[in-house]
Amino acid sequence: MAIKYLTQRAAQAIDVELMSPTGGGFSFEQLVELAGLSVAQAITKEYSKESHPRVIIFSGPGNNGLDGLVAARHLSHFGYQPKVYYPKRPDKPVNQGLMKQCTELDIPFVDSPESGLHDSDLIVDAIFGFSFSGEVRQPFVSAIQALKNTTIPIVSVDIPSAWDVEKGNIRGEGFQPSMLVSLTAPKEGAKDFNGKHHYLGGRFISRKMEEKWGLNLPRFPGTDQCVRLNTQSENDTTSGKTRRGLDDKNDRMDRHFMDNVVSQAFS
Ligand SMILES: NC(=O)C1=CN([C@@H]2O[C@H](COP(=O)(O)OP(=O)(O)OC[C@H]3O[C@@H](n4cnc5c(N)ncnc54)[C@H](O)[C@@H]3O)[C@@H](O)[C@H]2O)[C@@H](O)CC1
Ligand SMILES: [K+]
Repeated sequence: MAIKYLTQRAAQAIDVELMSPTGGGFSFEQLVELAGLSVAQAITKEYSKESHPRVIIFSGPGNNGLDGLVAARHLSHFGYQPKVYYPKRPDKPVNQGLMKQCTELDIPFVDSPESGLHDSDLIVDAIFGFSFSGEVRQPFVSAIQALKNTTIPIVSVDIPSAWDVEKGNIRGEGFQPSMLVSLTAPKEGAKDFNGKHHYLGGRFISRKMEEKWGLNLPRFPGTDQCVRLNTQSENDTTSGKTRRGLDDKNDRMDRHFMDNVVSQAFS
């Protein structure tokens, strides 16, 4: 069975269930920590600190941005030289705490996308995740534009920012990252991902939840926090629209089942 690609609603419902005392029992901080750690570890698999030492993290206003801050901290501990562009900083303890942790490690916070990209070998796109919708609003318009213009490899966290979470890279107007680290399970929009490296991170789903949601996740190897989902050759033969076409029939069959599960989760 193929891995499940999630609708926006299903992704949000699974997130709620993970943090429910009667569901997964996780705290929000635990999930962010594990998600960010998995992103940092996935990066080490494809971009070494020798070949890509200088990493700029673009962090957005929500939890996708927090994953980016956690990844920055781990990358620093792993021997990379991260810096962070974080233009919108909610005044909450978790945001303040993660910023302080980065500052303690001498991770610089830069004040524009351009200064972030200057002298960088790799970009982590942690601007928007599965709650993104509509047209991009400031102050992120210039950050998204910078990602469209750059030739530096981009690692997107959960979904490439500003892509439609379900419809993906509409009209090919978004940027195409080199690497995607999907969290929990890929989102439907990720079917338009044509980059070299697709990983799954966020090793916090129990077998019980996996079966309930029909996720069909691959097994994470050993102590790894991430697992590779595809290879370049698989991309070449089943990329983009072709993969969408192959999956459409399964999607239609699954959607009815998924809608029922989501309704129960929210009721
Ligand atoms: N269960 C999971 O899979 C987990 C997911 N996590 C992360 O959490 C993310 C989802 O976090 P959130 O629900 O906080 O949402 P996001 O991080 O996707 O973004 C929400 C923020 O973006 C803003 N926003 C939305 N659309 C916008 C637009 N068009 N222009 C400008 N700003 C816009 C919203 O106002 C809000 O501040 C996931 O994608 C993932 O990265 C992890 O942190 C924890 C566990
Ligand atoms: K993202």
